[in-house]
Amino acid sequence: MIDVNEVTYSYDNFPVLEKVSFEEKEPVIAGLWGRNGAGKTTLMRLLAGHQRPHGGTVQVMGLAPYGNPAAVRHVCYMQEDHPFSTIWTVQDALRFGQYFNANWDQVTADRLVETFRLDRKKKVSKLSKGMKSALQFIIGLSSHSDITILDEPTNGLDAGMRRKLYEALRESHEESPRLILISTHHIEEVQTLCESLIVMHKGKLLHHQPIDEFREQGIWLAGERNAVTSVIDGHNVLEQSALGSKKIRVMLDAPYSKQWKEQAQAYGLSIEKADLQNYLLNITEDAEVNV
Ligand SMILES: Nc1ncnc2c1ncn2[C@@H]1O[C@H](COP(=O)(O)OP(=O)(O)OP(=O)(O)O)[C@@H](O)[C@H]1O
Repeated sequence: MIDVNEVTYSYDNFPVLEKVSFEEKEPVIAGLWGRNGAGKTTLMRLLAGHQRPHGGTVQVMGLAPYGNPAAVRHVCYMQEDHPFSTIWTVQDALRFGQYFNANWDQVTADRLVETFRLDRKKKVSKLSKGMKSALQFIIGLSSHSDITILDEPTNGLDAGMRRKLYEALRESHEESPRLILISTHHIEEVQTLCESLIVMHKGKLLHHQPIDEFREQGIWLAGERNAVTSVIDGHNVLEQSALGSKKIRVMLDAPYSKQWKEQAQAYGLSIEKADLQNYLLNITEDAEVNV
């Protein structure tokens, strides 16, 4: 459905994407995670045909999107802070969504306008940040595009609204599977929805894997300093902190596996699964950790 092959992109000769390659062949919900400036927006803009890659190729449904209406009609890209016309009302924005998306689902749009309690007559420029995110999400989800790209869809939404958004996303995807790419900094919240996770770091693709594989990765070990030190010898320590004067706690880049649980037990250590957000922050942390 999308194919990114050896893609490079620079702004003013400064490389922001370097030989990025990955494919999504199935209509899954995929998460796109990376720290600020990792290159996520640039990648999404290339997929949406807003920019042309400087090297390599981007394909959506087998077609290069840049300057290609036949390719772009398969894509709905709801960028963060979409530049709606200042004179548009919510209803005008929904009409814009309907006009530009051949598979538009008005029933979903109407239902979600109720769910998020949007006032159709209100000017988009007068919406709160969260309400504007909700409107963008409604357009993205109702587009029923083969490829829907949602950039930080929960921006400004409170926890209750975020939960409604995730429910709507799950239901809509179950009813009609399509590729939905979600760029997010809140990976803990969306991870149960996603089947695949793309991790960008400094313009490079760090990982692209089924999210189940990430869920198992990253463990916390805690206990006597000497015992911890012997167990972690030769392994990648991602984070550590002292627990009083004799004990330490370390995060390892290792799986929460039977083997590690047995190892921890044998050395009298506690073992816990690290949360995904923390794990991702640590594997994209440049500072060395010394025990
Ligand atoms: N129009 C532009 N001109 C020059 N540099 C740019 C431009 N847009 C982005 N950049 C730079 O490209 C790099 C990647 O930016 P990009 O917006 O793709 O990252 P991102 O992962 O989406 O970041 P964030 O999570 O902060 O939105 C950054 O160093 C950014 O400063």
